Parts: sequence; structure tokens; C-alpha cells
Amino acid sequence: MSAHAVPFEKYHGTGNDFIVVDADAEGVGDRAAFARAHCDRETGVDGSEFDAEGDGASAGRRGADGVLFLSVEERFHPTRVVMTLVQPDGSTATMCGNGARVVALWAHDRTGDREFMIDTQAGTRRASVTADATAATIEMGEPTFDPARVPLARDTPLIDEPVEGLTVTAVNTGVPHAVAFVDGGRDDPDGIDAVDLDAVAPPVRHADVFPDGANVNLAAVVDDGSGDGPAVIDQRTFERGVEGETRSCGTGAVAVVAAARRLGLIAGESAVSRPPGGELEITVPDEGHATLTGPVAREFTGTLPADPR
Ligand SMILES: N[C@@H](CCC[C@H](N)C(=O)O)C(=O)O
Repeated sequence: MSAHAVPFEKYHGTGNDFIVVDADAEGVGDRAAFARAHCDRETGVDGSEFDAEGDGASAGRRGADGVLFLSVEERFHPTRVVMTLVQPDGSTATMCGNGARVVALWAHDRTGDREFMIDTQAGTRRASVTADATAATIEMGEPTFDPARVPLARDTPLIDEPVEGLTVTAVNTGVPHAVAFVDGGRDDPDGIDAVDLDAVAPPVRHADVFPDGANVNLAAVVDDGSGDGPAVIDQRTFERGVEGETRSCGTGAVAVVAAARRLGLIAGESAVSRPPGGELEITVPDEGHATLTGPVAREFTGTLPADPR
């Protein structure tokens, strides 16, 4: 193991937790190996070894859902941050909604600014942090059902069709998602939490129709938004790259709302998504960027071995 130590900070957004490394200061040679080692839920980064700052939704859990390598370019207005997410399996994701919200708070903690441009592999997105620095909003681009852009191994959209045991709608919100609506929310003992997601998701995640794979979401509409207030949707996501369920997924939350709108399951363009780790507010207008808003928090800081092999 290399003696070289890399400073890091740990953040989470609704329980989707990330090791954050300043890419300009880091000395990580093999980013995939670094992520595989330190994100491991059994043996990875352990908050109890560092000074914890918050009581966030991921507090007490070892490991992380990914490593964000970030580079700040303060000469731009607003400040730009180049974001690269390396996942626990060593793969790189083109976009991460909760990760981008974490990036905004990390950049705010460094600069004091509240508005940022975040460069992701899915495009440049505007982000903002609330005045009390407890929540962040990110522009999420326009969700697409276009089979070439999901991508799908066919030339027609995949809308509410059976795939490997689930009835799914395929949408890209920066990364590919399959969304399956189920009956019964979190309050229903036979509802969304009764599904064995680790059993039903992998065949869909690896289905031939998704040449790049897909994140797999279960969603239950508990309020369709036709009365007072926005729609409310309970959500669970099995993430590609994590290869398991996470406590929250931002691109998944936008995918769920986009699919719900496409299927006519909710009224209006706004919804609250309730993943296990908290609540997210989403807007998916008929045209233009979707938005994602929710809590973000810093958990602890420390150093980690650059080469954990
Ligand atoms: N947790 C993320 C999504 C990260 C990318 C995903 N696992 C993939 O590989 O597509 C989010 O909050 O959006």
C-alpha cells in the first residue's frame, strides 16, 4: 500500500453518499482502484475514524456510492466545477443528480458562492445552493425517451412494456433508467418496500434491450397531484455501477417523474420523490431542463491511501 495520503471530504445528498477529492490536489494514479477500495460497504472509508460533522442519512455507514473527482475553475462567472464520478465498480458515470448537488455544496464550502456551472459528461448544468447551505438545486437537462439516446437496442421507445419480469419505461436523464410503477407506497406492507429489488432489478439492469445497461427504479404514486400540492411518489433505485440499491438517486427521481408524466399518472410538472434517504423536489416541464432540489450535507473529512492495493 502506498504511503501517499489523499485529502478527501465525505458528503451526501438524501443518503446518496460520496467521497469528494480535489482533482487538482490529488495524487490518485488509479481512480478505479481507489473507488473500488474506499467505496466498499464492508471495508471502505469509515466515518468513525474521522471527525464526523453531521448526522446525515448516510452517517454510520462504511464506504460510499462513488468518488467525485472535482476541479474548480474560479476564473469563470459563475465558478465552473468539472465533475467526474467514479463508481464503486470502477466505472465512470456520465451524470449523477445527487452527486452534482453535492458538488454545488462542496464548491460553496470552498468559495462562498451560491451559483455554479457544473461540467459533467452529459453536459454543463447550472446549480445553486440555498442561503443556509442545507439544500441544492441542479438543472438536469431534458429527459429523453428517444431509443437512440436512452440507448436502446431497438428503434422505438420502450414505454410501459415487460422486460425481464418488470413492466418498465426507459428514459435517459443523463444516464439510462428503467422505471417500473408498482401498487402501494411505503406505508403499504404489500407495497414498494415488499419487493425484493436486489432480486428483480439485475435481470432488467443487464437486459439485452439496454446495450449500456440501466439503473432500475421502482415507483409508487401515492398522490397524483390532482388536489392541493404536487404529486408524491415513493421511489427505490438499483444503481448501475453500485450494483445494488442506494438510499437515493437523483437522475432516477427525474426519470420516475418523467415516466409518470409520460404515462399520465400524475398531474402537473412538479412532484416530490421519496427515496429511502429523504425527499427530493423535481420539475419536468414540457420543454427545457428538468430540475432536482433536495438536502445536501458534509459528513466528515480526512485522508485516504492513494493506492489502496
Ligand atoms: N446516484 C446517481 C446516479 C449515478 C449514475 C448511475 N449509477 C449510472 O451508472 O448510471 C444520481 O443521483 O443520479
